Amino acid sequence: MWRRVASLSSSISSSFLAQTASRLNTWESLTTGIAQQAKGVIAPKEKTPFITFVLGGPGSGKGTQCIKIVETFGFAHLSAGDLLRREIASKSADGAMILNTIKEGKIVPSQVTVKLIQKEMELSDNHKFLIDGFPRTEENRVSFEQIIGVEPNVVLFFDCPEEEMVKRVLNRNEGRVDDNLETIKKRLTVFQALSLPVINYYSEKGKLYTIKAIGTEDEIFEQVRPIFAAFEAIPLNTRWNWNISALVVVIDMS
Ligand SMILES: Nc1ncnc2c1ncn2[C@@H]1O[C@H](COP(=O)(O)OP(=O)(O)OP(=O)(O)O)[C@@H](O)[C@H]1O
Ligand SMILES: O=c1ccn([C@@H]2O[C@H](COP(=O)(O)O)[C@@H](O)[C@H]2O)c(=O)[nH]1
Ligand SMILES: [Mg+2]
Repeated sequence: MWRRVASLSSSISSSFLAQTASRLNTWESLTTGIAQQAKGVIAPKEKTPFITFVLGGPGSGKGTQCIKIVETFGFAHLSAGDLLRREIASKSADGAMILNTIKEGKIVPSQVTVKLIQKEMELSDNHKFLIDGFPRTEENRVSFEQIIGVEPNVVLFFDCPEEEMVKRVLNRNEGRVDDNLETIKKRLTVFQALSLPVINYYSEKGKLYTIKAIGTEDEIFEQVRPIFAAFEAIPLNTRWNWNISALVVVIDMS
């Protein structure tokens, strides 16, 4: 349910922008929401979603940079880790399983995480999403595509040396159950084995933007800023498609 933008304003001529624009996919709706929209269960989204996956090892600075992207470009920030921690705090049915998985530095089943992300996307008034810390595995990625029915427009990879990531996590001091040396080592192993293949996948698809995640927070953001500025520069009528899926009439014979 998505199509590639075919033409762009001739006034935008930088090669970077042209390259970026060619990657701009638009969607008519979150696919799974379409039937519900047509049945009037949920209100149709006015604008098509623009999805950025924010990837990188533990402590690479994903959350820190997401705050800056939100402030500057008005995205909604959905941290998969925060959504899972919220489930633990709310003592939901999956809470205990999620807590054990996080303590072990392992990955929560895709279905659980994708459903949490989907719910947040549907509840949001925003159409620009930063999905932070997800997908962490190829199975996560496929599950997102199947359940949500769309692919990301942009994938950011915060590339940070392990030594620096360990130092940052151990200094974070937010009381996280996984911010200890034993769990960090496990998380780094999981990142290498399961998350790097996802990053490689998006690199091959030409959607990956690698950020050198060392230096000050502001210095790092200066690598991030032009990526989103380029998308902002694309004229509105070529950036978003109005959602026409609400015009589809569903005749339910059941
Ligand atoms: N450029 C930087 N230089 C030094 N410290 C940083 C930098 N960016 C972030 N930090 C700090 O490092 C710690 C980890 O950053 P952050 O929480 O943003 O990482 P993360 O990638 O979201 O990690 P996780 O995957 O564990 O959630 C935080 O305490 C943050 O303040
Ligand atoms: O998609 C996800 C995201 C996170 N997890 C688990 O949560 C912790 C913490 O995540 P952060 O992004 O670092 O806050 C992570 O180590 C995983 O155990 C997950 O399973 N799936
Ligand atoms: Mg984080």
